[in-house]
Order: sequence, then C-alpha cells, then structure tokens
Amino acid sequence: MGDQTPLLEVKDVSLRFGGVRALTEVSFHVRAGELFSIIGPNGAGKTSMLNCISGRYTPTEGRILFDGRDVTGMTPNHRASLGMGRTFQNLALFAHMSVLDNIMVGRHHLLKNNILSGSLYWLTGAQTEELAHRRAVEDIIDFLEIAHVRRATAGQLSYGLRKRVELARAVALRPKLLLLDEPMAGMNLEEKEDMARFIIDLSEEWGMTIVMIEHDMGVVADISHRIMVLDFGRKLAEGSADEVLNNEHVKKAYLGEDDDDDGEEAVA
Ligand SMILES: Nc1ncnc2c1ncn2[C@@H]1O[C@H](COP(=O)(O)OP(=O)(O)OP(=O)(O)O)[C@@H](O)[C@H]1O
Repeated sequence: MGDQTPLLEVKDVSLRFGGVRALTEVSFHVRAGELFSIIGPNGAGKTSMLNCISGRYTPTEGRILFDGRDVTGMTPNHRASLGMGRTFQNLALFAHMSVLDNIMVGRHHLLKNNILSGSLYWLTGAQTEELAHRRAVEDIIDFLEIAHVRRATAGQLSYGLRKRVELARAVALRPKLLLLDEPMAGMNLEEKEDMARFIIDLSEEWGMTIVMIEHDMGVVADISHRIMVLDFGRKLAEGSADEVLNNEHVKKAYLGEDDDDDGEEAVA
C-alpha cells in the first residue's frame, strides 16, 4: 500500500462562499501509494475539497502541502507541473478532437520544445521528444484498452469510453497524485467494473497515489485503502471501509434511521 510518507497534507482547511460554509476545519493526509476516497452525502463538500487540493479554489483558512511543499496559494497549472493530475465530474474533453489528440494535450506541459521553438524543429531534437511522448501515450492507450478508438472523435464515443479517455489524459501527465472526481458517475455496471479495475491497476501496478470522490459505496469500499467521510463540510469519520461503514455517525448521515439498508442505494 505504499510507504508512510504523506504525499498530501490537508491542514485545518475551511472554505466559505459568502455565508455558505462548504468546508470547516478539515484535516487529513494521504500517504504515497495510497488509494484514498472521499465520500459524503450531496453538498457535503467533496468537490470543494478536491478543488482546494487541485487549486481551483483557495481555502479561506488552512494549508495544503503537496510533496513537502506548501501549495496553498499556487495556481492549478503550477500544481499540475508539480505532479497533480485530475479528472472532472463533468467531462472536460475536446469533443471535436481525436482521442489521441485529447490525450496528447495531457502531455503538453511535459514537452520541453513547445510551439515557440517550432522553427528550430530539426535542430532542437523536438522530433525525438515528440516520438517519446507518442510512445508514452500509446502505453496509456494500451493500458486503458482504447486502442480501437484512438482515431475516433472524442465527442462521438459512448459516455463510458469518454470517461476512460479523460482518465487517460490525466494519467498522461504521469502525476504523482491523481485526483478523480466521480470516475464512475453515469456508468453502467460493466463500465464501472472496467473503471474500478483500471483504478486498482493504476494504484497497484503504476504505484500512483490516488484521491477519489465517488458516490458508489460498493466500489469505494472494495477498492479504497482508506476512506474519509464528509458531512455538512466537516470530517465525520476516517479509516478503513469496515471502520467507516460501521461508524454510527456515518450510518446516520447516509441511511437516516433505517439501519437495515445496505447503503448502496442510499448513496447512489
Ligand atoms: N462555487 C460555489 N459558490 C457557492 N456555493 C458553493 C460553490 N461550490 C460549492 N458550494 C456550496 O458548498 C457546499 C458543498 O458543495 P460541494 O459541491 O463541495 O459538495 P459535494 O459533496 O461535492 O456535493 P455533490 O455530491 O452533490 O457533488 C454546498 O452547500 C454547495 O452549495
């Protein structure tokens, strides 16, 4: 499951939108190699937390440390360059571009020779670099089993495949930390199983540290090393799937008073 070094430390983070308290003094850490999930009822603050980590939002209070550096005030691009990759709840692909080009966009910031040095193309070794990038992208395409659609226009793919291409684009950055915002949302059972397998492989085979928001409690319990539960912007519980699912406060937040329910429907 990785070593004990925290790759990500969230310290007393609060976030307010005017009078709305989206997050209140939330602290947790994620160790290198961990697959860490954030769950909670609608409006609990999950996306707000992911946005604070990725830099889309700046916490009103508190600090965020990534790989030993304080990144609290840094832009999303700066954090990406330090090794944070993410996917979005609502797909953010370029619908008119091919699958291949969408994924290449993910590699862009890694290209030393950018478009400005195009005139020096043959002199700078840009072609060699481009080939290396293409090979890296092909590895990701093979891993995510999307070779058969690599030339297809992203907008024409099924929803499940588009989610997979979006994952490929985030993975193309080879991030140290991968942030996944509801990777299984809107998927059928088969697509969910495929996605769960890819996430497990990214964690176990690629050694990627992952923070995931996901509503499907069955998947979260199956694949997460640790889970944090948010409710009304506060941390309600944190621990293994067993610890969290047997926590009385969590049961109440999710299931109301009906303890016979298995939770899957209540949070789907
Ligand atoms: N940009 C914003 N402006 C104002 N209020 C916001 C904004 N983003 C989130 N909020 C509020 O912050 C609270 C937490 O929202 P957030 O989207 O983080 O919850 P969530 O757990 O991700 O919910 P869901 O599961 O429905 O996606 C909610 O009350 C929400 O209305």
